[in-house]
Amino acid sequence: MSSQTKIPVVVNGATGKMGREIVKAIAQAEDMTLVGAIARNPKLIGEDIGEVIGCGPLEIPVTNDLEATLVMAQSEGTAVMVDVTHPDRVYDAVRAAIAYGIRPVVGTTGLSADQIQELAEFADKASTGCLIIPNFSIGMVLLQQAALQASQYFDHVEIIELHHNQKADAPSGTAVQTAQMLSAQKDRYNPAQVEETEKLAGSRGGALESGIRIHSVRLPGLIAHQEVLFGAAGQLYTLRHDTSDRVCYMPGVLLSIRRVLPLKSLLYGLDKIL
Ligand SMILES: NC(=O)C1=CN([C@@H]2O[C@H](COP(=O)(O)OP(=O)(O)OC[C@H]3O[C@@H](n4cnc5c(N)ncnc54)[C@H](OP(=O)(O)O)[C@@H]3O)[C@@H](O)[C@H]2O)C=CC1
Ligand SMILES: O=C(O)C1=N[C@H](C(=O)O)C[C@H](O)C1
Repeated sequence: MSSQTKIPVVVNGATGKMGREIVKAIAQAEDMTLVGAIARNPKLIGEDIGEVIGCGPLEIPVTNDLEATLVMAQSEGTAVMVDVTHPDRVYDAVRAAIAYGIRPVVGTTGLSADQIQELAEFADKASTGCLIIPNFSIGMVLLQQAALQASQYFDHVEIIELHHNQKADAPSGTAVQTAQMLSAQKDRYNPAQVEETEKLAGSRGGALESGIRIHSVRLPGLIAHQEVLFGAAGQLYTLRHDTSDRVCYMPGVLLSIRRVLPLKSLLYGLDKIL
């Protein structure tokens, strides 16, 4: 495929745990070309990528100049920006990308409901596609579908999410999305059985208006894991997803880059583009 027909992609957060994996995946994708890599601290990356794609030593320069990178990407045709940065950074970066006509694929979690709504309105106004994907793995989409099915039969459910201790936001974006999906099925879960007292603040987790509770665990040794536990008299139905390598997210990332191009508005969740 000639470089002119390849999708130009910018990775914001290119030096991070997800960013490095995404840069590698783009380097291996025949229909994509990396045109920009951004992080807070500029440096060279790519030493491991040359070997993977069999082109010898490679050095990709990472800049901290978002604006200049977006301007450059704009000149390359219809471009995509994958954002895997930080909850404090993502909103402004995504707005800037849309303003330059660059299609954002947002993996960064921690955006508030209001921020997502504002970005959706901005993308609509600009007729520019934008994907917000709290979890790029197919396993999580399947878990969520099974959870939706179970919610027809169970009124009691709690979510436990477990992550590495470098994670900035809690609860995880995936847990919030899962709880919101379940809440859309039923107004009220977990009707009170007794009057509860929390002797240690937070020990019952955080509750959505629907009554679904989310518990967050942070430990070294973990990557990303989620359990959805449904309870009823005499039985427990547990759904669990475990990530053992961030490579599991890459098919979803590449699919999102391809699917965001023709969109004219914002979509939320990998299930919307499968
Ligand atoms: N949707 C999904 O499937 C997944 C989503 N995630 C999400 O992706 C995000 C990144 O995760 P992860 O890779 O583990 O994080 P890391 O901390 O490993 O990487 C973050 C990257 O963003 C950059 N960055 C951080 N803060 C800023 C800032 N204020 N301005 C500009 N760049 C910044 C960092 O650059 P520097 O090092 O120079 O500061 C680094 O390149 C998180 O929100 C996480 O929840 C993670 C896994 C899967
Ligand atoms: O920070 C992470 O690692 C992850 N973040 C996403 C989230 O908050 O849901 C996706 C996955 O759980 C990994």
